[in-house]
Amino acid sequence: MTTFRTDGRVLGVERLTVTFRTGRREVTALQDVDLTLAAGEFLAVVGPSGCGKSTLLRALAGLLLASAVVDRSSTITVPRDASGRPDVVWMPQQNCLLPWRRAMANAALGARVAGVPRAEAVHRASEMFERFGLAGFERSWPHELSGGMRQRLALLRTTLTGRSVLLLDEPFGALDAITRRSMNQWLADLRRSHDGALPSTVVLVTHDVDEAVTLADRVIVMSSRPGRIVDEIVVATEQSPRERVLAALSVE
Ligand SMILES: Nc1ncnc2c1ncn2[C@@H]1O[C@H](COP(=O)(O)OP(=O)(O)OP(=O)(O)O)[C@@H](O)[C@H]1O
Repeated sequence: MTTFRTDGRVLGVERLTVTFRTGRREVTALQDVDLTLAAGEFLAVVGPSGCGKSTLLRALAGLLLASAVVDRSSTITVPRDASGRPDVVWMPQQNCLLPWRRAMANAALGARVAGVPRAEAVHRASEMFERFGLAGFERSWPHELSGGMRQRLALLRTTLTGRSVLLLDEPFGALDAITRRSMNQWLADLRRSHDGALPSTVVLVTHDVDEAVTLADRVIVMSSRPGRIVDEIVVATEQSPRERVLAALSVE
């Protein structure tokens, strides 16, 4: 069941249980997951490979695959915009830039899919190129950009959809460690600026504990399959958030 709430708790799931059925095989990906996000919160989800992080993100985006069976007692709550569409945008692991479109056209596509006319979409994108470290590369093709720049471009395109909740699935997973750290710092600064360049509510799926504690207000740690939440760390109030996340992961 998907419901709509307006009480400041923007999205979440209750008793979410998801099973995949392929032929005779059944895999329970998530079991009884309860999670609620407040407006403006940055949440990171960490856990071992295959614990259901991407499935949880897809459920929040309303994008579960046809082979995913959601248990009847599960509730998924998503915010909706004035026209009733989920006010959520999801950025998949692969950046999905269009190789035949220049950087500017790729970025503007985010606003175009939200119904913004072409000229206005390009205007909005060009205003953001500098904030996203892409100034001077407006006419470059995606293959001419570095890996970090491609991810920033994909993120710019995603944010230009204007949705209020951003779901990020391992956005920096394919980058080398040094680029990843600088991307983390850049994203943390972007968020701290509170100027609307980034949606205020974010869910980040990551394997990287440092990334999680650098960026997030709260980190949830999931167990291996079937995925359940085994710990929850509020970064600002925890003395050693990194160590606490690592400890929760090592129990698994
Ligand atoms: N389309 C599918 N059909 C069958 N099983 C699936 C499907 N998608 C996911 N699963 C199974 O569900 C479980 C959770 O998968 P999911 O991709 O959500 O995990 P994850 O934590 O995001 O993994 P990773 O960190 O490796 O990306 C896995 O065991 C996976 O094999």
